[in-house]
Parts: sequence; structure tokens; C-alpha cells
Amino acid sequence: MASGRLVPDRHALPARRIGRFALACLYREVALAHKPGLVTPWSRGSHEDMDFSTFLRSLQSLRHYFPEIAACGCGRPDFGALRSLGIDAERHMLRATGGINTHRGAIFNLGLLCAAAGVAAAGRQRLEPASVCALVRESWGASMLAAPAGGHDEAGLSHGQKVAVRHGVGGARAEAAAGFPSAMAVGLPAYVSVLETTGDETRAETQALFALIASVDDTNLLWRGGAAGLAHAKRSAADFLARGGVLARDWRGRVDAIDADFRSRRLSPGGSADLLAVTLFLAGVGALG
Ligand SMILES: CC(C)(COP(=O)(O)OP(=O)(O)OC[C@H]1O[C@@H](n2cnc3c(N)ncnc32)[C@H](O[C@H]2O[C@H](COP(=O)(O)OP(=O)(O)OP(=O)(O)O)[C@@H](O)[C@H]2O)[C@@H]1O)[C@@H](O)C(=O)NCCC(=O)NCCS
Ligand SMILES: Nc1ncnc2[nH]cnc12
Repeated sequence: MASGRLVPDRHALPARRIGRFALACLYREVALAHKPGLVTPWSRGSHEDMDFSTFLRSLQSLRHYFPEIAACGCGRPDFGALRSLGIDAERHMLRATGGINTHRGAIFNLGLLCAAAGVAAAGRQRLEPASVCALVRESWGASMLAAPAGGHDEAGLSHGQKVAVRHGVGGARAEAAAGFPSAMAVGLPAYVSVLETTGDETRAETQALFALIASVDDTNLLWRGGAAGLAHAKRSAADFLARGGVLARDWRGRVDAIDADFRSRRLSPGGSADLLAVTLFLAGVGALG
């Protein structure tokens, strides 16, 4: 694939549509009311340093990034071109939030999916969940595993890298490099099944989030709670699902109880929240083509 950001004008419209849709998916994730340990419009969850307005500022700072990376995808870029857009976007986000990491995972995951949707749109291929995920895996999977991480502290390691070393998990990079197996095999089926049964977006989103928490090795949970924290969060989510999930009559009360428990343990499933936004993107990508 050739590197380069120059994009012919005929790609501007689909790229804008793809990028705006990614932003809308991120908005739906943070706006979802009942979530365990995560920021909502009414709660900081397990976070002292951010709230809903921090996320809105972050989204505002990313409004050009997603259309831009989708447009870049139309030119069939190599990973280096995408990476430099991603690192720029991280900088904008950190400036807008006063140094708080709201969307680093999403900049990476949804950035890659926007670029893949751009590749497909430019090649007049149908936009489908499996094909855009396969494009991410086949086009950039090997390069993203080989690239150094963007988020560094004084020791030069991101939180994700530190827990990868300690606990041997792959995190955001392994998920994207494999073509988003958690979103495809866990988040999307849970979302689609509840949406078909109930017609209720909120319940479908909540069920998908819990299915993801029950199955993903979320490096945020590992960072904050260690192996015991991750295991506890997975068990709580699996138990919620086993008792009927969002199809149970008292589901909101049960989510709120799990939220209180996560907050008391300072647990936050930020990686699963990002993968909920990825799931929503995949659920709607077919309508963008
Ligand atoms: C490739 C990078 C994304 C680097 O990833 P790395 O694995 O090195 O780790 P992190 O920098 O720690 O970030 C990865 C974030 O990905 C999310 N995530 C976690 N687990 C998974 C998973 N299994 N699958 C998918 N995604 C996952 C998660 O994001 C959320 O957490 C963020 C908050 O994190 P953190 O700052 O650690 O949180 P706090 O607990 O609040 O910290 P303290 O309060 O304790 O200080 C939040 O933003 C969510 O989004 C992970 O955190 C990337 O950094 C990189 O290389 N970027 C360069 C750009 C690039 O290459 N772009 C390519 C083209 S787009
Ligand atoms: N709603 C949310 N709360 C906390 N961290 C997150 N990372 C992504 N979405 C999040």
C-alpha cells in the first residue's frame, strides 16, 4: 500500500459520512445511562478526574480526525500514515481534556475501522462488518503489532504495555490486529439479538456492554484492579447475563448495584466501553455504503 494523505475530492463525501458516524457511536456509548464504573451523563463512575463534559470536549476535539482518517483510508495508506494521524488526534484530545485520557483506545480502534471503511468505499466494495474488520487485520495487523505504543509515561510504557508484561494479555492492539474478534463474536451478536427481540436501543447497547465485559481482557480493569479485579468484573457481568441480562424485569436496578460495587473497587471497564462503540459502528456500517 502507498503512503500519503492526499485524497481525491470524490472520496470526501463518504469519508465525512463514515467519520461522523464513528463520532455518533462514541457519543451513544458515553450517553448510555446505566453502566458499571463508567462515566455517564449523570455519573463519574469510578473516575475522579473526568465526567460527561470531559468526554464532550474530547469528542469535539476529534470531530475532524475521524473523517480525516476515513479519507486517508480511501488512498490505501500504509500503517505509518494512519499512526501519525492517530498520534496527532491523541495530542488534540489531551489538550482538550487537560491531559486526561478519555478516548485513546477509541482513537485507535475506530480510527482503524474508519480507514478500512474508506478503503472499501474507494474500491466500491460493500461495507459490511466482517469485511471492514478483515481489511483492518489484513492491511495493518502485522504493522500495528510491530509499532511502538503512543501513550508513554516517564518509564516509556503505556498502562496497556505494563499490564501486558505483567499479565500476558494483548489489549487494544491484539484485538484490532485480529480484526476485532470480541466485537464481531460477542458485542455484535448480543446487540443484534436484543434489538431484534425488544426494538430497544438502550437495552441492546447495555446487553452488548455486559457481554463484552464478561469476555474481554480489558487492560483498564487489569491496570486498576489487577488479575483479581478483572476476574471479579468478568464474573459480575457473566452473572448479570445469566440472570436474564436486560430482559429481566429489574435490570436497571441490577446494573446500578454492579455500578456501586465497581465504584467501591475503583474498577472501570474502559476497553469494553470502547468496544461497545466499535460494536455500534459495525452494526451500522452497512448503511454507510
Ligand atoms: C496502540 C495504543 C492504543 C496503545 O495501546 P496500549 O496497549 O499500549 O495501551 P494504552 O495506551 O494503555 O491504551 C489502550 C486503550 O485501549 C482500550 N482497551 C483496553 N483493553 C482493550 C481491549 N482488550 N480491546 C480493545 N481496547 C482495549 C483502553 O481504552 C480505554 O481506556 C482509556 C483510559 O485508560 P488509562 O489512561 O489507562 O486509564 P485510567 O485507569 O483512567 O488511568 P489512571 O486514572 O489510573 O491514570 C480510555 O481512554 C478508554 O479509551 C486502553 O486504555 C496507542 O496508545 C497507540 O500506539 N497510539 C498511537 C496512535 C496509533 O498508532 N494509531 C494507529 C492508527 S489509528
Ligand atoms: N464512558 C466511559 N467512562 C470511562 N472510561 C471510558 N472509556 C471509554 N468510554 C468510557
